[in-house]
Amino acid sequence: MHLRRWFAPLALLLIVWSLFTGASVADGDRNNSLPTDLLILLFTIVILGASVVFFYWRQIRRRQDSDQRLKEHTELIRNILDSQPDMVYYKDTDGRYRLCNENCARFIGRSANEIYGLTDADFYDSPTAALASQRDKETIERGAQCIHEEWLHNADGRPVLLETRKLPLYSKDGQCTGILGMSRDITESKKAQKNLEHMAHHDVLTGLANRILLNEQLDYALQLAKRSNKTVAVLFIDLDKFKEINDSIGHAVGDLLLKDVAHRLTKNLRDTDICARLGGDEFIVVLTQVDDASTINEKCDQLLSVISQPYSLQGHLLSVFASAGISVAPQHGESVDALIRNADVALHKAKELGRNRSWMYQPELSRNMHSRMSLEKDLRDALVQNDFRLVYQPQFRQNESNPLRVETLLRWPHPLRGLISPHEFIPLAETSGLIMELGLWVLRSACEQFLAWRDQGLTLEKIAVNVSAIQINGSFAESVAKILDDLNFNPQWLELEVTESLMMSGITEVTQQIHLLRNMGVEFSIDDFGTGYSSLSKIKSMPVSVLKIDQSFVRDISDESSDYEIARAIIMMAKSLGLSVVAEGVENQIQEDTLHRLGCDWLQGYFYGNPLSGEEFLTKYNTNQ
Ligand SMILES: Nc1nc2c(ncn2[C@@H]2O[C@H](COP(=O)(O)O[C@H]3[C@@H](O)[C@H](n4cnc5c(=O)[nH]c(N)nc54)O[C@@H]3COP(=O)(O)O)[C@@H](O)[C@H]2O)c(=O)[nH]1
Repeated sequence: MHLRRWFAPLALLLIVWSLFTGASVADGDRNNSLPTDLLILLFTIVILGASVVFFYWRQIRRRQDSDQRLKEHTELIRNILDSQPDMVYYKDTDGRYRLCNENCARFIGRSANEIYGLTDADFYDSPTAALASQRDKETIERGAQCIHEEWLHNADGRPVLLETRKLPLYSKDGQCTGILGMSRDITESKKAQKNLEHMAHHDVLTGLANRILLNEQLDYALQLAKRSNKTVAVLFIDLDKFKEINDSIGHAVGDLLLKDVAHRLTKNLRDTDICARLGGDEFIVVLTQVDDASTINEKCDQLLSVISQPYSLQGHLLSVFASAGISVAPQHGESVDALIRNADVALHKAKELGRNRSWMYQPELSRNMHSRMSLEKDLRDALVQNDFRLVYQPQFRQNESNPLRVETLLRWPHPLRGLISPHEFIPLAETSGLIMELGLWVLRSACEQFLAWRDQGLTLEKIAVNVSAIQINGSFAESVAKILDDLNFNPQWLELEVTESLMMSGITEVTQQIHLLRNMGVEFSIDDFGTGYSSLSKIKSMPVSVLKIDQSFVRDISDESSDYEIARAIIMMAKSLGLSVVAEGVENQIQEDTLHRLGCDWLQGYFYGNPLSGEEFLTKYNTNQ
């Protein structure tokens, strides 16, 4: 490189030197100067020629190098553009495409070369092309990047949502030369975003509004109603015994049922009304812009009746009922929370009153609810502080003076309110879930007492313990077995009293648990028999050994009464099925005589003895003392 650079100056130097030396030689030796001059001249011409050739050769090489570099540069830029996931293009100020990458060419359906020099009007319909040109103009006028979303049809005719950024480009002297455009296909991401938004505001199973959307919509409905002096009603709807359907037939059918209920509700509402699912089997319906408040109850009952029409789901014919609590704005609250809370309170009342009905909120319901909540707290404390007590009521075989069986009954001596009836606190323990712990405490304590009596000489055949339906879940048998095992308690000494409706429910889980315990030797009796709706044929298949005639039939048992007929029928049926019968609530001689005549095996009631504490029971009935 260095040699090449010095070659021309050297050649020039050589020419000057040769002219100079040629002149000096001519001065000194004229005879010999001609051939030398010629040589020098020739040499100089050669050198000059070589220099010129070299100069041009160097110029050509330089241009070739720069062309090559330009080519490499252009290729690099094209590669960079083509590697972009977006469509990239450049249009001049007349809207003619001067550059576009492969993605852009593919979208348009022509090669980049074909696109060169064309305008949007050559690819798109006139409104689309006009809009694109208008946006180009706006971008140039604004002198800054503009972003917009646009639907375009790609080369296959598929509509594509593009997010397009347009940017004006300028020459060195500040003249706008055109628009650089970058468009990204956001069809799928927009769809996903919409789905996410929908999911965030809707219940996945039913597609109804969820709590978030309900809050927004109800809030808006309340504002509208306030302005127009109208009423808004909130209906809190809950399916009755949905858990039992779910447990017995399965969650798949349960899901279908919820979907169907949602469909029936929406079909029977106006477009302006709101229907939401809060989860589980809880639905909220909001009747907006109600002119006449007296129509609310009617509408609610119509919805409950629609829900109660039979369902045919996966081959199962189901009847489902629902209860509803109603709150009305502004009387029962002006905020979303207050209205939903009060509708919920009213729903509890509807359920308490026997389900399949609606109930309108009243302020005293909240007061009751508060006292119930405080009692529930006391119940929890009582469990922790071991405040509960057990009492025992004897059961006598006909003509026997010593009890052979005993029923365990729970007592709660409340520190302020005195003795609270199990009729009051057992339902509370059930709804709060405390019954699980409380029930197992009763069972363990009763078994311990039975063993203590035995140790002290009082030998009984069996001890009965009441069990709430809600206690019989999938781990019930295991929990009972553990207690019996811990205490080394013979399962044949234990009888569990369950209600008729539980036995009749046919819930698979319950039947399985009862069978597990029966196989261990635990006996089951049906408590308060006759108050449910057992079909006599069904009794045969029930895993029980004892029927307890409800005390309501014993109370007025006399030869002529219908109660007498019922008691007689129960005893006859039980005998024919090989079951024992216990009559509860026996209070006098007439009742005892009648039951004797009817052949009742076992008798229990105040006539024989009140429920007693464990010690009192031992003192009274231990004949071995
Ligand atoms: N799940 C659980 N339920 C329980 C438990 N302990 C009790 N209970 C249930 O509460 C209901 C009310 O029980 P209680 O107030 O104890 O009343 C029982 C007896 O005291 C009463 N009785 C007994 N003899 C007579 C009588 O001659 N006359 C009369 N009027 N009443 C009498 O009857 C109730 C008998 O209960 P039961 O045999 O179970 O029906 C009651 O439903 C209890 O089952 C518990 O631990 N768990």
